[in-house]
Amino acid sequence: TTWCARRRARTICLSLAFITISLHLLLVLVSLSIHHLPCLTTTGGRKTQMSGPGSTGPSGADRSGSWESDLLKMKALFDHPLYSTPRPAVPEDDWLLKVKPKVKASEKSSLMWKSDTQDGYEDIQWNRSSESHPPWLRFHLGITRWELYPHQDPNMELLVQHLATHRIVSAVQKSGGTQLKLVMSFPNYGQALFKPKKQERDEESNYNLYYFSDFERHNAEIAAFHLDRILGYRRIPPVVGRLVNVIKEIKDVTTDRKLARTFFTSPVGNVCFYGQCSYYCSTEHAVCGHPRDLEASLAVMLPDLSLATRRSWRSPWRRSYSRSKLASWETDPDYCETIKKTPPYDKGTRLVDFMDMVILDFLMSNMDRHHYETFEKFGNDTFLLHLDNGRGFGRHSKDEPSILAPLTQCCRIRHSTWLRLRLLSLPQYHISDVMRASLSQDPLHKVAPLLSEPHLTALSRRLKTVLETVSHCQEQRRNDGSGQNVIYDDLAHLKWSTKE
Ligand SMILES: Nc1ncnc2c1ncn2[C@@H]1O[C@H](COP(=O)(O)OP(=O)(O)OP(=O)(O)O)[C@@H](O)[C@H]1O
Ligand SMILES: [Mn+2]
Repeated sequence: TTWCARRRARTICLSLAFITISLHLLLVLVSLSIHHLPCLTTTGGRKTQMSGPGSTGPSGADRSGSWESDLLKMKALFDHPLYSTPRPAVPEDDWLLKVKPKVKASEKSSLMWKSDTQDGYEDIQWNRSSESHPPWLRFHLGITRWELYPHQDPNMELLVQHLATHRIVSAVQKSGGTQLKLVMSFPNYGQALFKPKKQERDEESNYNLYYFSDFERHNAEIAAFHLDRILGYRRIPPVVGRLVNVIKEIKDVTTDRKLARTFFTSPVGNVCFYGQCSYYCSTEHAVCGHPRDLEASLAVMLPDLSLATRRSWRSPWRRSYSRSKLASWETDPDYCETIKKTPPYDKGTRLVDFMDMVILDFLMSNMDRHHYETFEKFGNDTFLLHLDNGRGFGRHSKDEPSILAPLTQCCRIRHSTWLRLRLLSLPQYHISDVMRASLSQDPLHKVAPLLSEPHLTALSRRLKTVLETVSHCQEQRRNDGSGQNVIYDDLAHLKWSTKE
């Protein structure tokens, strides 16, 4: 124990030293004149202590960063006024779920939540913030018209921890969709959508495959959740990585006969299964443990459709999903003008909400956003759910400008989004560093970094492209004299100054 104490003391001292050095560095960076910013932002990625054999090393000028300084950047970002804009109280109709104010004693027993950690949820207080609710329920009760969870949500840590560690009591296949996925249940009735690792993290998508034949990536689901939160959207349900035991946590607990029948042992002794689905469910596309451990992403399930129905919207910029046909947005120069006049894009925030999603997709190079969903209850005035991100982060060496076509064609962006993007391009909040820090908190980071350095570098390169696109739009608007604004002002109601 003395050894432990000494070790801990040393760790604390080292951390303090790191923090001091990082703070100094930050100060130096901040004090550098604005003219020097571009050269600081363009230096490439560097190696973290944990980077695997596939990732590339530092490219020359190493920005003396460290894990601690990345974490400080993340903290500074989330403390920035652009993230903690004062939130007015949520009107009753803007909560997704209504809370029953009182429960009669007679009904109480049947409503009790059973916990696997014996500390029970006995005194049910039916309100939104009650600590007696399991974290998944608090997540459901916290969904509003404009976001899935609040900024710096005190419930988040526990929710993610439950998903990552709680016993899996059942696993069944989720029907629909093209690829194998399971719904897993926990002792406190929480549920998560499971997507298995199908390929190595560093594998780049095959250039000869069409995007719609690309495999989904579990790490993309995880990274998308982190990126969405860093962008300040909070429109992706929390996702966490987990090493799942294929036998104990799937085969032994499943009640899904069809799934159970597809388990087998591979020639090298790994346990595999393939399930039943419309495309990639066969022995050739089996998912295999190593020999039993399988990496996967677990996304918290949204409230059941019987409680909160969702509407699915076809993206106006949907790809043709054919090898030979082009979509009309690819050929019609006035495509956006038409969309802008078409409901629901003609009113409210739908068009800029769509642009927010487009920016997220361009940053992670997701070409597969054929549909998006909203909660029916909120009609057209609500945020867009960014579900299904498994096809993001497939390629780091190439960007896909066509994903940005809606922004290029419509030249419209939310003011708050634009300001946050600019923040993320500054060295003290650098998007790649903040992502690296955020992802290092996922349990699977211990196995290998969730995004390799080239992917993190691609983020800042793509961010630059987004900002250049907006600048180009502004220039274009100044010249065409149409009087149309590029920036959609969503900050007018705030008192603090947002001038450049
Ligand atoms: N966290 C979640 N909670 C509840 N439902 C979800 C969640 N994530 C996704 N879904 C639902 O499950 C459906 C299928 O999920 P997803 O799109 O990720 O799978 P997919 O196999 O890629 O489907 P497709 O091939 O149609 O794109 C989605 O359309 C969505 O309605
Ligand atoms: Mn999909």
